[in-house]
Amino acid sequence: RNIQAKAEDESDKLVDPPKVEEKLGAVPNGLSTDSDVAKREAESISKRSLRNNAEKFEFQAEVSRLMDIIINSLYSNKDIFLRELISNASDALDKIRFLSLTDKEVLGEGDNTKLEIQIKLDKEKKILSIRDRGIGMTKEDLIKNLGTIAKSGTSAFVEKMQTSGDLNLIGQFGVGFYSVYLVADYVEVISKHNDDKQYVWESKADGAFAISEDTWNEPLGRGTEIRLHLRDEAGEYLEESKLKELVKKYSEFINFPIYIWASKEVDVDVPTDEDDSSDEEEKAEKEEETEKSESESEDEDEDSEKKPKTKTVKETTFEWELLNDVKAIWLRNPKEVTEEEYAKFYHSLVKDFSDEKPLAWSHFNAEGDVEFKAVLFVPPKAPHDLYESYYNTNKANLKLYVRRVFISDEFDELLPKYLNFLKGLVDSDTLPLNVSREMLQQHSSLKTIKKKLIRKALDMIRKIAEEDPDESTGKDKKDVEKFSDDDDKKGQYTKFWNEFGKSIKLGIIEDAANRNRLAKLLRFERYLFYSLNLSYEYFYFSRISLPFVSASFSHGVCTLL
Ligand SMILES: Nc1ncnc2c1ncn2[C@@H]1O[C@H](COP(=O)(O)OP(=O)(O)OP(=O)(O)O)[C@@H](O)[C@H]1O
Repeated sequence: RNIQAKAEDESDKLVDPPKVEEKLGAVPNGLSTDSDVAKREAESISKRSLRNNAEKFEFQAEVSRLMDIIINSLYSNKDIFLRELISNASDALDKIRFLSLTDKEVLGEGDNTKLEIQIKLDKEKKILSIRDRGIGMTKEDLIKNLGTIAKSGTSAFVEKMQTSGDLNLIGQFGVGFYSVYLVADYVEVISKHNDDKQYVWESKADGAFAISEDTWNEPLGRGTEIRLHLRDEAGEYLEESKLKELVKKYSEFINFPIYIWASKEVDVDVPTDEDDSSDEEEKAEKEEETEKSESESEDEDEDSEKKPKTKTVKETTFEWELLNDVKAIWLRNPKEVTEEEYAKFYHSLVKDFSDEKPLAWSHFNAEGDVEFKAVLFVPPKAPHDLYESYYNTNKANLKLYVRRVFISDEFDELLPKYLNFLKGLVDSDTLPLNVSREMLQQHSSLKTIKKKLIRKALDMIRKIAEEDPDESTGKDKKDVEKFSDDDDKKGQYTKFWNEFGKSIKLGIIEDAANRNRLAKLLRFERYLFYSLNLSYEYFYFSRISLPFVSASFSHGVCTLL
């Protein structure tokens, strides 16, 4: 209700401010030549007519700053916009599929039931469109989500951009949509939600956006189409081959089919036009044929007269071509998945497309009373806000699926807080599908899942140390030899410890059941910890009053942290 109220506040203030009208049609900053400017001004006149009756809004200040940075960015890897749009489309499809678990009607009929993503190009008009049949956005969603309510990540990302300039991180800050302005100077978002009419959101990233009820485009049925009017210098995104390459590279693990409207050259037989025989070559051919036919029998002559003459020509046809294999990686046998595939899967899961591989991963099937599949990853770096309000916010980093259907990425009951630096997913065969979050929280198998996940997670971390040659002591000479060639693993545990050591220490305080396992993961302060533990046991066995023991123990741990 808060968010809604805020949206209403914003929109009340911002509808039709006069200066916004002046800005419409303005040329985005950073475009170079005079002829460019003139051309764009001319274009904007036709686009302005589309906006005549539209409601105008100003972007929230932080969003505007973010867009300025993007549009003026010299960042060379502009490819990232496509994976952000595909990822948003996939999220929207997940949402409608989830709703359909309890209400089949939401999917509608015919093509609307197809949960897919489509990419289309219009080379002449220089438009690239990405369409999904996901949940769509109501008018209010469009206003809130695309401009007036800045997400918490917006200012963090703006700050980060000022120091690092690495736009690749945009998806991790929850502002991926705006990366469209790396390649487009005018963007339309056409959207249809089951609860509202079809609307068009449009903006030239000049501080304002406009929304109108869509009465001119083809009805979408349900879902969203993003139309990018590409900048002149972004012409490469009108090449099918480029888009296919990008989908393969970044969106391989999207769990919905991605199609491209692809052209294909086919050979077609068409009747030859008899009157077309004026040129010399064809005349010569004809003469040859006549000579031939004179020497052939009369029967053959009759046959050839009956057959219509045809020639083979190349024709361009279009069809939807599937670009990805939708078999989920976690359903495959872990032995058949390559290291590179795990690394790529990790990158698409966490929207981190840097070159750094995860420090470790664990892919397993739990069998027995509670069946589930899981893939866990230790990221190469701690996120910027890992310990921000550690006790007050519920952060979930595991995605929960039930029988291949995405349920939630906000379900924080799967791992304890101190392990919330891990990324990954759990796909349960035991949890029921048609249930609310509250019922899931109380489900009896959840405890078992959590217990197994913790064990597997701690094993995975222990293995980082075991495989790290730097961790071997004099006693493990054989191991040192075994790993001495393995440069990849060298120093990995120190790296882990530097990034996530604090989480292990918090685990020592919070997770009594696994304290011994966690103690083996401690570094540097290990001996201090042992002495604390010893003193704890000493106090305990000498039956000194318990409150005193726990107070002195917590004091000791606090000092240690
Ligand atoms: N194709 C779409 N269908 C429905 N809603 C969408 C679509 N694209 C964007 N949105 C809405 O706009 C919001 C903003 O998108 P943006 O990419 O900036 O961030 P995000 O997707 O929330 O972040 P993250 O990538 O971390 O999930 C989304 O949260 C979603 O509500």
